[in-house]
Amino acid sequence: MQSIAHFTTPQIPDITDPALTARLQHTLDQKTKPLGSLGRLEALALRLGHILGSTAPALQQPQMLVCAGDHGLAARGVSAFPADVTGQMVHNFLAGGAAVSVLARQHGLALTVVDCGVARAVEPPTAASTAAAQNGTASPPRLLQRRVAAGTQDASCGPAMTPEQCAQALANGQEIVRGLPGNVLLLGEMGIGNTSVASLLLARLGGVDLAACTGAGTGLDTEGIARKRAVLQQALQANAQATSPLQALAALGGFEVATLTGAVLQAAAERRVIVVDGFISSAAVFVASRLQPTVLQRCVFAHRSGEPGHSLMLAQMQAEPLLDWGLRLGEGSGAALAWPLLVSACAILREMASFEAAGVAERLG
Ligand SMILES: O=C(O)c1ccc[n+]([C@@H]2O[C@H](COP(=O)([O-])O)[C@@H](O)[C@H]2O)c1
Ligand SMILES: Cc1cc2nc[nH]c2cc1C
Repeated sequence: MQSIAHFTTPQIPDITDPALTARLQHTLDQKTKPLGSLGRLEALALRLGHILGSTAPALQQPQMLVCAGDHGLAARGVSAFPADVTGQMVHNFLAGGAAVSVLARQHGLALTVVDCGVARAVEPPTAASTAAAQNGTASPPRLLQRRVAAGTQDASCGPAMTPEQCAQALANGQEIVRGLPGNVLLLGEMGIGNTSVASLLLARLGGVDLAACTGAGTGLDTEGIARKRAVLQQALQANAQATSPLQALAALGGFEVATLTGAVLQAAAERRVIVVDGFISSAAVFVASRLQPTVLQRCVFAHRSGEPGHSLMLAQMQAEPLLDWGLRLGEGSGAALAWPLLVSACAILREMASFEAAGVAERLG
């Protein structure tokens, strides 16, 4: 079992269950429709039934977890936006004005925003701004402070985190999920510079050429992308010894990504459905899957990001995302957008009538 400092990877059981798969397939095939006619919605229903261990799965109290952190690398000009935007967007999440705030509110997803290490500590919102963000819905966004430090070190000069900091962030993610209700975790993140982190983790752990892993992020032009590639090449060289998943996470990662990796491991251990957003959330799952491949049995990949490295990362995990809409925002916005598809897949299993119950004649022959 891999470990770093005081963190040891938990065991994630294999949930392969051919008898359950057969029962789920039979249940779907008995519904009043030609075989397979609900297409990929049926594959999604199978997966959700499998994760939740039921032919009548119910998604309960879905939790959107948005982890935020700042990156030393951002000072090297790897993003189109200034690093201050990380903290400013966290305030926007809490005030109810960000895309993920709107979509979480629309779909009744509880929103927890975590300051994992934003440069300037995020102040808890006032009662008045909380009420405004609530906008008539049951629960306002919630801030958790699980700061490891005020941002990571510049990975182009050496490790972004110490092993102890990485272990702390992983443990924070586990502890956060232990405290959340429900059986679904949706992943989101915020961190200026964190497409660089995802690209570096893909290059190092996936053995993919760095140039192919690196894209425009928040909107770099061609010259900016060339600069970003050169900086990321330095980061790989400065951390050449960091080859195992946890060493790579510590050397090349970020506090929000490491916290999400811990959250994914915990959610998988509890057999929650994990709804993965874009390139950076996928990077957290990618690291977790290199520690415990069985994590992937619990994941639903919401969408294919417009960031080119994401397709390469999905291929490494043999993941086929639900949507391909050219989203490249992060925050959990794609996971929230895909959420109604999961709700529909479970409703089909639970509520659709069988041929027998509805008195509909079955297929000839
Ligand atoms: O999730 C994605 O696919 C994605 C793709 C591009 C950008 N982002 C978001 O943009 C930020 C990182 O972009 P950058 O250019 O600063 O590395 C970070 O806050 C992410 O949430 C997210
Ligand atoms: C404005 C803005 C919003 C974001 N949301 C997630 N990442 C982001 C990056 C920027 C720059």
